[in-house]
Amino acid sequence: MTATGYTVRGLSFSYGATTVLENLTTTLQPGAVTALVGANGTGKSTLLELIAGVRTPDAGEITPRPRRPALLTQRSEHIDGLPLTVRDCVRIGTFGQVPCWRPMARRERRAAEEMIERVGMTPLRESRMRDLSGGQRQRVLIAQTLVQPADLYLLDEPSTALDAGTRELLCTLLREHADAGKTVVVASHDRDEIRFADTVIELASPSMSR
Ligand SMILES: Nc1ncnc2c1ncn2[C@@H]1O[C@H](COP(=O)(O)OP(=O)(O)OP(=O)(O)O)[C@@H](O)[C@H]1O
Repeated sequence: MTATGYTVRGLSFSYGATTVLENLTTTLQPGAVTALVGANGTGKSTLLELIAGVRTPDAGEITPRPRRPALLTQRSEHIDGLPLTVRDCVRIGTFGQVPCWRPMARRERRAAEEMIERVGMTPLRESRMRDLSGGQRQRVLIAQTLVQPADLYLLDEPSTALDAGTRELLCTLLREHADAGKTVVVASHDRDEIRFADTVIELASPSMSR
């Protein structure tokens, strides 16, 4: 675990001719929930992907380099093409700890079942992901993300499709992870979630910030 969190230094990224991030410097504190805010297209998802190592910056760096961060992306339609149940999907979140050829240990199975219970999906644990409602599906993906034994959690608009009660539960779960010393970063448009965060980082489009 990093006691000092992560430093983003001089980060720049473009998709071809479209510059999205330009010389961004900020810190991500451990033990805190950081909200990434900004209008549509200001680069919140891109920044999360850069931090996660899914994309490579054109310039700048994130230190220390995150090891196995847990990332909840906005786009997850690919899951619907797989014959996965709710239980399978959440269990996948525990796979990073063990080689894929080793059977799951009781501890990992229990962690998955507990997280399924926390998000209220136990009655539907044998259901196929493709058969769930949008909010139920999002609960499972949140569970899959938060069950991961990471020290950095990156969530892209996690409250999408959630009802009010589940949004509150999400805040509780994020707080628990932060209180356990984890670094939690959430891209959000949700006012309650932003109010709940300890730190807010606002992104503006490079052309606006010049
Ligand atoms: N794969 C891609 N190829 C080209 N351009 C992209 C790609 N992904 C995103 N962009 C562009 O990069 C910019 C930032 O996109 P990004 O999804 O990071 O913004 P965002 O702040 O997360 O937006 P939103 O609030 O709508 O989710 C946008 O102008 C978008 O059109």
